[in-house]
Amino acid sequence: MSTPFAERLRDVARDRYHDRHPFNTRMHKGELTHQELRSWIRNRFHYQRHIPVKDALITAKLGTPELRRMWLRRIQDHDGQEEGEGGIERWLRLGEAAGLDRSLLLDETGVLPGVRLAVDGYVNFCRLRSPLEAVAASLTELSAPDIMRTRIDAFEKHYRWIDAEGLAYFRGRESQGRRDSKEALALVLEWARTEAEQELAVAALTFKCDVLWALLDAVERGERS
Ligand SMILES: O=C(O)c1cc(C(=O)O)c2c(n1)C(=O)C(=O)c1cc(C(=O)O)[nH]c1-2
Repeated sequence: MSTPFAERLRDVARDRYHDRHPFNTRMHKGELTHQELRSWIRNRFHYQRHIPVKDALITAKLGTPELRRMWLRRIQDHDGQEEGEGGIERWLRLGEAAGLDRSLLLDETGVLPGVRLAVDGYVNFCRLRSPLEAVAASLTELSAPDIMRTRIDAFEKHYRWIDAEGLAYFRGRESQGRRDSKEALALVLEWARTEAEQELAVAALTFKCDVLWALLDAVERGERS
């Protein structure tokens, strides 16, 4: 649905998105070193593994079986229905394809401080804010399918030392991100009726763009391990 409010949300998700961050620009142009790409994969795993945690916090705020079923599916997308499935497992395989043992990704002690703070900020935002704000924060996913495509193309072209099977996570997220953002946008448009509510939704989405940006700032600044 296209309303001025929906357009505003789309504008924020596009204009403040982390595809414009210098680290992503360099990634897409094929300019990252092996070490930089490995650091990104390792640190981004910290974000990945907390997505189902924040989705559990959101699910607990939803008032009907329909809404909880919808949101529970997101947790299943990441955690899988059983061992060896799901997005987190696929990200671990991406790490292995890049030469990183899964035990390294699973060990949180090496996560950069700025990445830890950005992820904590997002999880706590979803813990403490209203369902409207928590769902609106997920709307960065309006832009996620495009960045997945760009990333797959860049990896296939510039980072061929990473086995193509490792890209399964990104391939899966193209359609999942499209579906998730469509559902979340419909909820936000339904819930944000007053001007004040619409401002809260825009602020939540802006905050989330900043989370993704700050995470890359930390990775760009550098290695700790
Ligand atoms: O790699 C990315 O650029 C990227 C961005 C985003 C996003 O825009 O929030 C997500 C993801 N990936 C992702 O993989 C993912 O599972 C995801 C869940 C969410 C969310 O806020 O609920 N965003 C994202």
